[in-house]
Amino acid sequence: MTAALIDGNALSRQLREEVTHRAAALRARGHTPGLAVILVGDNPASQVYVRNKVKACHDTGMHSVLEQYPATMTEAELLSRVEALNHDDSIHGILVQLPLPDHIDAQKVIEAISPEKDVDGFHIASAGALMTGMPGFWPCTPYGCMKMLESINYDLRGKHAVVIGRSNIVGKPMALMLLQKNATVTICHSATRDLKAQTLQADVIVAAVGKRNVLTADMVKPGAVVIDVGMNRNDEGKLCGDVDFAGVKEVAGWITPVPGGVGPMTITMLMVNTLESAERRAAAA
Ligand SMILES: Nc1nc(=O)c2c([nH]1)NC[C@@H]1CN(c3ccc(C(=O)N[C@@H](CCC(=O)O)C(=O)O)cc3)C=[N+]21
Repeated sequence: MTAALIDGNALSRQLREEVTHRAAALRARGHTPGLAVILVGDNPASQVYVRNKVKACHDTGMHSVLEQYPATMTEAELLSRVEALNHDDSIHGILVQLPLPDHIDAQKVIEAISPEKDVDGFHIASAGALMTGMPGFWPCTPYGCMKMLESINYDLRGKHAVVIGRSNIVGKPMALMLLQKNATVTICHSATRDLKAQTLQADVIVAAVGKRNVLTADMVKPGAVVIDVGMNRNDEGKLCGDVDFAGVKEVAGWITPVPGGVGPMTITMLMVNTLESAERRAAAA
C-alpha cells in the first residue's frame, strides 16, 4: 500500500474532544447545546444513523431529543413539530432525517426549519450563505471532507479538484468549499463524457455518487488525494464506498476508508454545527 490513510474515526475523536470542552464551557454558563432529531417511518438504516447521532450528543455533553413518528404522519403534522422546535429555547439544532416518506415534501420541511437551527445546512439560506461566503451552516458531509484535507495540511490553492456527483447535499457544496480554498474545481456527473480523462488530471478526487467502483486505480494520478463519500453494500453485504479501495490505495497518496472515513466525520460536523449554533445563541443572549 502506497497511500496513507486519512482516519475519520481518529480525526473524529480529536474533534469531538474539542466539542466536549466547548460544550462544557457553555453548560457552565447555563446554555446546554441541544439537538432535536426527527425520524419519520421505520427505515432500518435511518434508525442506526439516528441512534449514532443521539449517542454522539450524549458523548460530547450535549442535550438531544429523538422524536420518532410513524410513516403515516402527515406533512402538516411534521411542519407543526418543526415549528414548535424552532421556538424551543433548549434546542439549537434541528435535523429531520432523510429520506422522508413519499407523501411528504422534504424540501418544504427543510425550508420550515429556522436557518439559525439548520445544522444539516440543507436550507436554501444555508446554501446561499455557503455560495456567497456569508456565515451559515455548512452541510456536514462536505464540511467533514474539508476537515480531513485540513488534517493532512493539504494546501488546495491552485490544485485541481474533481468532484464526482452533483447532489445538493454533497457534490455541489463540496465544489463550493474547495473553490473557497482556491482550488480549480471540476464537477463530474452521469452525463460527463470521459470521467477518466478528468480524474487523471486531479490532485484531489471526491467520489460522491453512491455506486461501487466509480473510481478505479487506472483513473487516479499517482499521489492524488482520494476522498470516498460513498456508502454502499458489496456482494457479501459489507459496507463499501464508491472507490475501489484495494486498487486505488496502490496509486493514491492519501485515501479515506469506508467505513471509518467520511461517515464518522459527518456526525462529528453535526456536533460542531450544533455547538456553534448554541455558542451563537449564548453570545446573543
Ligand atoms: N437530514 C439528514 N442528515 C444526514 O446527515 C443524513 C440523513 N439525513 N440521511 C442519511 C444520511 C447518511 N448519513 C450517515 C452518517 C454517518 C454514517 C456513518 O457513521 N457511517 C459509519 C458506518 C456505519 C455503519 O456501520 O453502518 C462509517 O462510515 O464508518 C453513515 C451515514 C447521514 N445522513
